[in-house]
Amino acid sequence: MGDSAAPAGKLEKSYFDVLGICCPSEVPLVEKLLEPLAGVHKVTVVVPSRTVIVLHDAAAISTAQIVRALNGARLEASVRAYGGAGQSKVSNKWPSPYVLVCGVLLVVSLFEHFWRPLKWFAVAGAAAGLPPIVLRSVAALRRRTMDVNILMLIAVAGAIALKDYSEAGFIVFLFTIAEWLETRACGKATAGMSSLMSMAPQNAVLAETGQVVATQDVKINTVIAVKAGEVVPIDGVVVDGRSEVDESTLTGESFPVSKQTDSQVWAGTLNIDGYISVRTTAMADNSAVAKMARLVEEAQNSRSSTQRLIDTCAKYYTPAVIFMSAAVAVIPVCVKARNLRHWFELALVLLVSACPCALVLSTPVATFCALLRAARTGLLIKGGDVLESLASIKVAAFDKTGTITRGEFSVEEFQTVGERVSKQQLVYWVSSIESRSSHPMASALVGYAQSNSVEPKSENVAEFQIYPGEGIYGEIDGEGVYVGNKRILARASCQTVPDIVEHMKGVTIGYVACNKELIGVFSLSDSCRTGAAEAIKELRSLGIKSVMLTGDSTAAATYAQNQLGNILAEVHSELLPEDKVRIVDELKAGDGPTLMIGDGMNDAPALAKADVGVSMGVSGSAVAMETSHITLMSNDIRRIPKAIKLARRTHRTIVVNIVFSVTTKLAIVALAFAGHPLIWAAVLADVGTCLLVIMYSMLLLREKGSGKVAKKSCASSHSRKHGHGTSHHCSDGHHHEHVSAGRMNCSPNIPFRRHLGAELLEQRNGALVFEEFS
Ligand SMILES: Nc1ncnc2c1ncn2[C@@H]1O[C@H](COP(=O)(O)OP(=O)(O)OP(=O)(O)O)[C@@H](O)[C@H]1O
Ligand SMILES: [Mg+2]
Ligand SMILES: [Zn+2]
Repeated sequence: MGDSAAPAGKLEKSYFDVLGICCPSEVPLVEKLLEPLAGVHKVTVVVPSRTVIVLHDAAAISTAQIVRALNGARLEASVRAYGGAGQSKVSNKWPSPYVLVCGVLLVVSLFEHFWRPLKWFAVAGAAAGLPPIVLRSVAALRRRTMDVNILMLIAVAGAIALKDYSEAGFIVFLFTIAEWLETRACGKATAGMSSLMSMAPQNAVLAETGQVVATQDVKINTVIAVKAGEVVPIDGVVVDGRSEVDESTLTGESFPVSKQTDSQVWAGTLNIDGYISVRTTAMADNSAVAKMARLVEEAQNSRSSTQRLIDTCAKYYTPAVIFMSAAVAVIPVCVKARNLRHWFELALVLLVSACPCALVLSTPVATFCALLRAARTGLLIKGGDVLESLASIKVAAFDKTGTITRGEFSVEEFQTVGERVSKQQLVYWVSSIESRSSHPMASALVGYAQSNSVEPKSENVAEFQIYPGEGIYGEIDGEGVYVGNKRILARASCQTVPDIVEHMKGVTIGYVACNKELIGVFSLSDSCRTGAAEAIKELRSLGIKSVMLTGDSTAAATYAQNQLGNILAEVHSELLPEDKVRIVDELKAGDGPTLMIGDGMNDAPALAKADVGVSMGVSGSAVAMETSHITLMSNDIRRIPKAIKLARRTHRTIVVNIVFSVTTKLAIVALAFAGHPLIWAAVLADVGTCLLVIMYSMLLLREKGSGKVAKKSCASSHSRKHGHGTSHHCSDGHHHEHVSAGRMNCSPNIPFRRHLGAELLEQRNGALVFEEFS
């Protein structure tokens, strides 16, 4: 690697579509091609989407040079433009001319029984299909790596040496056609990926001038205009206008969310009606949606333990089998055995079987498809290992405020205690200090002040402090004021708790103390999220125990438990952040793998401690997305049981893949040892299992059970069975069922979305029932 030699320039991460990666055995080749280049720091190969991610020094090596290096080995590489992933892959409709000529010549050679010389057509066919294989073999040999191309080349040479010309032709044909089929099959996964990456449009309109500029060039704090029916190009805050936005691309929930001044909007979401101007808060490639797409691909970096095991096995398997094959070819010659041809054929079968591609692919393709599907339903899972732990979860620990409940408090009562301050003043103090806090209670108190025509002034607060699990402190008008729960009273060295508290409405009581004296009390209430009870029930049906961990009072916890119909197995209340960590630890030890769901502030340590930590909502994106293992883009906790089901299904898929790929290989080798060494069958088994493993894994992209394709691609779904079936045409001429609006997969197709916006407007009042995506 060139880190030390290269000048310290700006590191850049570039994405390349590399169609020529057909088999995991080519990964080392790509790595060996790129890693020695000066300026290249890190190379990641994502086999399922045929993507190579290179971290490089832009000053030392350009993307064009990287592409050239890859194409030197005929890997069909190209730079992926921002947002435009894999367009070329989808257009891979026909096999390459090499394959076609090879196939035609092979068919002609089938008539050799009628005219002997026709058998030479098979040789010609083999020769026609060989060039790409030869070129890649040469590239691999130069870098001293063994790859499938070399194995195939030896098999072909062997078959010709045995004068088995049609066999040679078939090997070439099977191998090349399977490669093409694999590319096509993977194309579907890649298309899904690219639809994720190209959700945000490439252009943005500057609000001031009306000028159209590339999204990539828009700086932070630029005001851009988003008209009705357009997709928001970059994350930002609304500065003017109001409208309803469909956020389903991010959250998987297709109902309109209303936006007005100060609302957050996300790139890739659809502005249904109304004009808004948005002040950008991120660069285009740092928008939540771009991060999401990158995370799905980079999830491949964190390989699961199964994957690591398989990769280790494969590392020994290939050389071992090649060695065995050489022995089978050489020893009989040395001992002058009879029937050398038989041994030689056996050696070739072994050689072809040395490629472990189906086994190596069995995990990553399934994982990739599952992660992609999860992302489409608004669940960002950080890696294959997370998916694996998710499948084995036994306990789910829920945070209360903001997770089980909405975290949208309403202030029930607000009273002064004693004569020290007027109510007006108290409200002003509390709301000003709270306006510095991001706790869900804070916004309720700020809102309460505003509705009582008191304007909170956060700039008048000094020495602001947060006491996790207790409350906050701030100095205002020269007085130190504490706001929080009972614990904060101890901190404020204030002993008296009046009995009015007993009679207050609402379940969470807050205290305000100043000068060792209680000066006010207030009470708040919050309601459970719709679907919370349902989610917990569903978890129970999956054999998972649910518990609640809250920093709030026992009364509030009990109240929530009652609202849920006493469905939680355990309720722990009045916890400090470290208590949450301790209980998660106990759950892990007592009940098994533990999942923790929280809104990521006082829950962060517990989220990190749990086997799987789930953070809520896209709004906390930066921090929450990075600390947790899973981010729930919507606030719908019903996605959690769904995610667990998906993880379990993925686990089953992987097991089937592994069993299938191993048994086929074994069967072919056993058959060969039993006296039927069939080279073509070995090739078929190799490439065929690869293909089947890919296709079986792709089923994860579909809806379970119904057999209906969850993702409606451009060419699919002409059926009229969904809802109203308001169908129309996409600009690429394909037919769409409209009701699939939850996921619009005609990827770069903004006109389609525009259309949706218009129709949504017409059918606003519930006439159009969106199909739930998952
Ligand atoms: N900004 C604040 N203003 C008023 N009270 C606060 C504030 N922050 C915390 N508190 C008090 O401290 C308690 C514990 O807070 P913490 O953030 O640990 O838990 P929580 O968010 O209320 O509950 P959960 O753990 O279920 O999310 C709260 O219930 C509240 O009474
Ligand atoms: Mg919380
Ligand atoms: Zn293979």
